[in-house]
Amino acid sequence: MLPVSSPDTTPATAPGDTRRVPVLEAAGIEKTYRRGIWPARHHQLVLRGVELTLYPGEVVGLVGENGSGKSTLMKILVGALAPDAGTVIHNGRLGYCPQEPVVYERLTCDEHFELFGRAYRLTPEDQARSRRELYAELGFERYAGTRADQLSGGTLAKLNLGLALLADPEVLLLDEPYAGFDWDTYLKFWQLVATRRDAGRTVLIISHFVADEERFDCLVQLRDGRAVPR
Ligand SMILES: Nc1ncnc2c1ncn2[C@@H]1O[C@H](COP(=O)(O)OP(=O)(O)OP(=O)(O)O)[C@@H](O)[C@H]1O
Repeated sequence: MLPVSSPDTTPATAPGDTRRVPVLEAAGIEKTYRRGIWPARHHQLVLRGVELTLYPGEVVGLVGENGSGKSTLMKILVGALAPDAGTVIHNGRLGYCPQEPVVYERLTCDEHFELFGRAYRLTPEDQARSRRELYAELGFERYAGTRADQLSGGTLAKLNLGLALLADPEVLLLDEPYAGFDWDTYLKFWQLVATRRDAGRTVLIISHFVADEERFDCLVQLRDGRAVPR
């Protein structure tokens, strides 16, 4: 998955204006999947008018039953999937960690960071510094020279997350990022999220763990195709 970035689309806040400016606004998002061919064509309405606004410095949990449309919504937010209706406006760079790691089997971790660093237009120095920090934060430096097809599931998940974080995006969208993490890495993950939040970054996380709920500033639930606060 190539990184998603865009120029700022929201006007800057005027000096002295203390109103919170959203970093991402989704309005009226609708999505129906269409499968099969006539006469066995099947339509599945998944999203029926989702409204979602994210502000700087908040960590938001996106929850809902299996199949409620969380991954679909996240793909639409990052521009990986086109909605049938609705708009997404974001102010700053997005980092996306998909549920299934999308990596190049024959490239090492270092080579992935170099490739993504170029796609993000980072200088080689910034890319190397950010990579070093991510190896340390997530604890996988010893796999720097290992090819992706030889990594364990958990280390692959670290690489997947690291690539989303490489350019220090204003908005980080994570689709069940810690499913394969051991306990120590799980705690490191939440430390990393806290550091980003303190720096004013926004993090949207799809989560299934009730135990995580207290870690979020707010929870948004997808129910019957709409986003409702919880
Ligand atoms: N590419 C696709 N084509 C057809 N149907 C799809 C496609 N992707 C998802 N769906 C269907 O849309 C519904 C929502 O899927 P989605 O993966 O967005 O849900 P989710 O809330 O993320 O689920 P989970 O909690 O199980 O990960 C499901 O019924 C799924 O089968």
